[in-house]
Amino acid sequence: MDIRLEAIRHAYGDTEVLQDISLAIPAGRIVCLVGPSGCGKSTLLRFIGGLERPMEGRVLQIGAPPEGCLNPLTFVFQDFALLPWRTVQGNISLVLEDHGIRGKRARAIIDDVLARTRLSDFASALPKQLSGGMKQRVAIARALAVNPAVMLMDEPLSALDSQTRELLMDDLITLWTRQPFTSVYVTHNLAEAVRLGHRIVVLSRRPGRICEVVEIEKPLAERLYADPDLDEVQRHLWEMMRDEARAAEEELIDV
Ligand SMILES: Nc1ncnc2c1ncn2[C@@H]1O[C@H](COP(=O)(O)OP(=O)(O)OP(=O)(O)O)[C@@H](O)[C@H]1O
Repeated sequence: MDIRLEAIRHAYGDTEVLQDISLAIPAGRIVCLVGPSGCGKSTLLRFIGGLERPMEGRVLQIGAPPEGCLNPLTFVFQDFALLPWRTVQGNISLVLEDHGIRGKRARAIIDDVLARTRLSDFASALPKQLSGGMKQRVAIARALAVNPAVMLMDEPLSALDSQTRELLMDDLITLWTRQPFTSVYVTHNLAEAVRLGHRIVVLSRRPGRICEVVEIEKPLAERLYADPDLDEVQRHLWEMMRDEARAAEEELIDV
């Protein structure tokens, strides 16, 4: 299933948040949204996920979700959102129970997503026994369990230290390379965007408008840490964002 955004505009009261956002999110691709603080990235993600509606414009779902999809639009949040009293497998089975899936069928799905996220040995652990990186892997496994058409990821790595972030980026690349998924991925971190994004959408400061859409052709599996080609793209993105980020920061200080 592809997603298409058409001429989205939104304001909260007198505050214009997004203007004229038109964008294609093709199936099997990771589309990163980057832009200064407060430019409307999370708001746009909520529109795509159907949690809110824009004042103008529309979000179109084109084509059918993948076979066995239980929830076409599934969020992965920065704070993992795991139930502390449930084990790893218990957290994953919860989303299946919501769809009446139990027993053998649930077991097969849980085993599959635990294997894909390298968590099979931790099925019976409680969240408090896990590091931040592993908690986020559980949250990703839980999202994969519903076989979503699109994973909506809101700064999924930003609560983690830099080494853990690198490890999780490697994990996401392996996961995608074995079985491509579709994602809209919000991040402040340009290094993350160039490692993971097939398409990087740069938004201006609020009201967020699209400044540029950068495509990166290099396959994810070939994007290595400190890759000079990616550094070049990252430099270009930063040059585009620097003035917007500075102006946004000064605007926040003025408030
Ligand atoms: N429900 C709401 N009611 C009123 N204002 C809101 C609401 N949600 C967001 N905003 C405002 O809309 C603007 C965009 O917020 P949003 O969280 O989408 O930006 P962002 O780009 O994700 O920011 P950040 O990078 O800091 O997380 C901000 O000024 C925010 O205060």
